[in-house]
Amino acid sequence: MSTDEPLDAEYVEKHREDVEHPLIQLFVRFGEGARHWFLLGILSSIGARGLSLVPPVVLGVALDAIFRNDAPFALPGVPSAWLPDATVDQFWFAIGLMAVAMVGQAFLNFVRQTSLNLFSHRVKHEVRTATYQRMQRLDMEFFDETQTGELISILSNDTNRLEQFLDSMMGEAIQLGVLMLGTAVVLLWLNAQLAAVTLVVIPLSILFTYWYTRLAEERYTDVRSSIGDLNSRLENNLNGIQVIKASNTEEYEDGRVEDHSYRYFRLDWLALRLSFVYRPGLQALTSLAFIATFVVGGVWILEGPPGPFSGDLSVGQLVTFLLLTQRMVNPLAQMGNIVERYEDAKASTKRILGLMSLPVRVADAPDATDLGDVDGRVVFDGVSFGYDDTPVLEDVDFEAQPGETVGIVGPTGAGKTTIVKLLLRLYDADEGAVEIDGRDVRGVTLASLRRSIGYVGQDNFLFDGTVAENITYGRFDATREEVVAAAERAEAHEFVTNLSDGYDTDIGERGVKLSGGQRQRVAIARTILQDPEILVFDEATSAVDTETEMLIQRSIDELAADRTTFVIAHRLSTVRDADAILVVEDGRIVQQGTHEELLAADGLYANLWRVQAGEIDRLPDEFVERASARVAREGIGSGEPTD
Ligand SMILES: Nc1ncnc2c1ncn2[C@@H]1O[C@H](COP(=O)(O)OP(=O)(O)OP(=O)(O)O)[C@@H](O)[C@H]1O
Repeated sequence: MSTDEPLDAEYVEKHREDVEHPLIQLFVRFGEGARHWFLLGILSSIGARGLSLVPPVVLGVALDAIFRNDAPFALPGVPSAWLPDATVDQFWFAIGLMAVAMVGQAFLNFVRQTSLNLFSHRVKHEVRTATYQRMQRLDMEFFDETQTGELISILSNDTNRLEQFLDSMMGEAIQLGVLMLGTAVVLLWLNAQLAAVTLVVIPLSILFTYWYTRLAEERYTDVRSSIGDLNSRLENNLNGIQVIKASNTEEYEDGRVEDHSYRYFRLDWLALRLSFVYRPGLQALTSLAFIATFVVGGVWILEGPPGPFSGDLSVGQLVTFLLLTQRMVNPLAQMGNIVERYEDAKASTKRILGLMSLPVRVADAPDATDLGDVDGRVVFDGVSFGYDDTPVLEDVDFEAQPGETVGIVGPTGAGKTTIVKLLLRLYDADEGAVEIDGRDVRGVTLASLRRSIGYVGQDNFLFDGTVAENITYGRFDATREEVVAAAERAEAHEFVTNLSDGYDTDIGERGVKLSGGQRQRVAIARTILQDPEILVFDEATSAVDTETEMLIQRSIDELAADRTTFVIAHRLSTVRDADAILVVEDGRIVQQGTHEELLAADGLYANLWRVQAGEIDRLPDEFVERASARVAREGIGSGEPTD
């Protein structure tokens, strides 16, 4: 981590802000397979709005030509030879034209909605799956730093928001554009002077909207992040519900959730308040344009052209003006909605694309090759590592020969699990190299590396599903016989057959319907089925009773016989027979050797052994002092709840 910036929240935020033209990028990357739907949607939007202009124009012309007889029957863009001469025919022609335009508009609206919805749902699906696929491959460091709620919010809320914008608001935006343009053309064609009065509303609305957008963007960004925080809090609490109940901290958690919810409410309210001014403001502007047009047009017809105006204005023209102005009110008031949704969609897309463009540092090198058949020689060569700037491992050196069992012991927080995380390449060493069969783990493909290592931890995650599904996880082609054989070797078969549906029993979310020891045995069975060449047991038997531990130990010993095996244990008796034992303290290997050698050396191991064997009551002072210094440094057990 020393050479690269840490992948923390600040880095992610900065990265997100750097995303340029988010919506255009989104179209280019995800719209490809559905571009024809998009195009059809846009064309039918334009067509529908264009047709909506026909009835007011035809009505105005019909009023003057048919009912008042003070103008010829002429329609913009239609040759007069095509129009009927007789007044009655003109009347029916006008009605027919309006009817065709209205039906055509309804049909095109149907086409618009269907095609834009198809487009947006498809984009949503592609964005969501691509985001998940990318997220899954991001570095562990990213997951250490990012709250799950925040990630869920990106996968669900942000993609939904995007879809809403794409399927409705984008169509509305296009229609609004066509309406403005079409109305402007018709009004200018009818009477350019009066059109200047009516159309002044358009630049005013755009200015007003620009002002609103600038303010709203900032506020909506805050709203989004507060939703992420709230989701994270809820997610954390629901996961920790047992601890909350057991620690009697319901009220404390009520308060924390209330604080987050209140922050969201306040920020959302601030953003909403702005829209309360904006929307009525736009409505007032369009109403003003309507009244101004009516006043100027009315006076013009009654008393001749007022003030600077000149020329004629007919009743039919004024009716068309008023109808078209009135028709602009609602769509213009929608402009706020469109802008809001646009800002929302932009912020959401930035979050999505920001996440997708995060660098993956722990990934296959361009020239990475398959690890192939593994003998199991593991070497740590001068390895140093820290999750952030604090060093956790320093200059770790050891070698494990094929088939050997290596115990790793040492106080809590010493760095034992970190050693195996580097072996699995969940993180990369800052200095030195981790090698398997003489090959640096950074030079082989992650898939082949992780396939060759089986890891059983202290608290293994089981998926919602049946026992059998959990055992075959990662080896989906395994037969029932193989599953049963693996469970037998993991000492799990007996308890599984006693469950209500045997191997088909549903074990609940995270396997909550099983006991800790049962979950552990299912996890071991899963590893046995995968048959990896290198095994890691990280406190694998700490959750089971002594009897089960002996049984599991027997199967571990059998499995370990011909594979390189690492066993991390606090109970030293577990690793007593190991070929080598590494004693880790404060990120360094302070002793290594066999059980007998370490006893003879009379260091930390020998003293820990004597305490555990009951030969002495407590560790000698020098070890106790070191341990309390460590506890003080790390704040272990301080009991302070962290936010
Ligand atoms: N993801 C992480 N991000 C930051 N620090 C971490 C992370 N995981 C572990 N640490 C820190 O690294 C140090 C070593 O942790 P590690 O889990 O390797 O210890 P351990 O020896 O396995 O402890 P235990 O016996 O309690 O399992 C600890 O100080 C721990 O707080």
